[in-house]
Amino acid sequence: MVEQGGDRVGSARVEVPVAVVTEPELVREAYTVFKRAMAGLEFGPFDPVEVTEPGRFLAAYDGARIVGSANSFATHLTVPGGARLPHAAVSQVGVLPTHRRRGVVTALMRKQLTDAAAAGEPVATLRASEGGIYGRFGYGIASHVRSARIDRRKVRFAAPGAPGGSVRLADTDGVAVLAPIAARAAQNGAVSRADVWWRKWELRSAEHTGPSYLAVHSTEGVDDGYVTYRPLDTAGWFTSENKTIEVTELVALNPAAHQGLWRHLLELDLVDTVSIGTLALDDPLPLLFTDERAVTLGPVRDESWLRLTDVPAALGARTYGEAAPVHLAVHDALLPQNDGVYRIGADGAVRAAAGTPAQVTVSVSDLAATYLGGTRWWRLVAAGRVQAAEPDAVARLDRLFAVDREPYAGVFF
Ligand SMILES: CC(=O)SCCNC(=O)CCNC(=O)[C@H](O)C(C)(C)COP(=O)(O)OP(=O)(O)OC[C@H]1O[C@@H](n2cnc3c(N)ncnc32)[C@H](O)[C@@H]1OP(=O)(O)O
Repeated sequence: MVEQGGDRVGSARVEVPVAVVTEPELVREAYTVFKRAMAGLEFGPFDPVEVTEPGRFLAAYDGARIVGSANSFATHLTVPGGARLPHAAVSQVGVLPTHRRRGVVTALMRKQLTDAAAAGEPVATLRASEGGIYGRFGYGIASHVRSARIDRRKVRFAAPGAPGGSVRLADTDGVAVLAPIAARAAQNGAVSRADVWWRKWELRSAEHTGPSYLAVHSTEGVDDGYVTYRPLDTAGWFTSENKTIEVTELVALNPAAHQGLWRHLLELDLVDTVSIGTLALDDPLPLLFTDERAVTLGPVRDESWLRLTDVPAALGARTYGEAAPVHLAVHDALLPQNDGVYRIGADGAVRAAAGTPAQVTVSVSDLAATYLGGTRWWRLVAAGRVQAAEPDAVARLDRLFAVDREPYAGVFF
């Protein structure tokens, strides 16, 4: 069914019809719109129908023509305390260059977020192409990451040996080995992977012509981590002074797997540098070495943009630290059913009775930034983004929302 959006074009309002596309030809058309919108992003030659979950691809229309796209995948997000919430992994958002700034993406976001809330997905996350797009739709940055380069010449391990377990070369193993390991990743902020995500992984791997490697760590016969990696600039490899291995992904379910896989990488003969694009902010990698300067960390950048589509369900699903309760007023212009005052305490979060006064007031996007514990409340207050009637309530919120580990999804979709 095509719904009329009624979103804005400059100062005028226009109708932007939006519909779920299920027919293969329409899915392909919507995907082509996304590709055109992204201008320079590389896409494989695969059929988008193969990597799309039925019933989740949205298209915006101008007459009979698709001019905007927004897709998502049914997955789970791990939140503080360990609950795995049904989650929309949002992707492939794009509008044709001829149809920008007419409210097309606004209409798509409105329908996507409304549908997610109605379908029992209280959270959605995405990776943003630009920082200025998604705040207005209630998304906030919930996790950050950074890259790292390790100079092998400086590497001396601080611990005398690997803590146990073994690493095997598994270059020809595929999804059947990797997917069960990745599925057990349960850190704060972890996002599970849809079957179509793995299908895309297979198609992309098949497309890659250069060398690429896979090593799997196991402890007492149970696989508990893997790393995929490739050499860079192989044309001059034999004579290069800086032979570099790029880690495309490292999943470690425990410290033994983390140490074992990094030892495997850093004990590769020939290699001068090992680089990785995405690390959790508190990844213990630098502490593996007697000289922390063996690791050069890259700048911090945003990872998960989070939207709480159902604020009471999302707040009620995570756990909280010890502090006296706070009454928090939440404002959500796009999904006004989330508006209200919530009582947040060590025993959980519930909507307060109408008329309850709030000690702190927050937008739904700034609430999203704090939800996984990646952004402290005092910083939002200091930046003038959150209003506090009682300064002590802010300190209490920081204790309530505190987490042991920095949030980290570790997956791109
Ligand atoms: C998860 C992912 O897929 S990330 C990939 C996102 N896609 C891209 O980056 C592809 C290239 N860009 C595009 O396709 C489009 O420009 C989009 C999707 C970013 C925006 O689509 P549009 O239909 O033009 O947005 P729409 O007209 O609904 O704009 C809504 C508001 O956002 C603002 N806005 C739109 N794009 C941007 C932007 N890139 N940066 C800052 N503000 C923006 C508009 O000015 C408007 O503001 P207003 O309400 O104050 O007037």
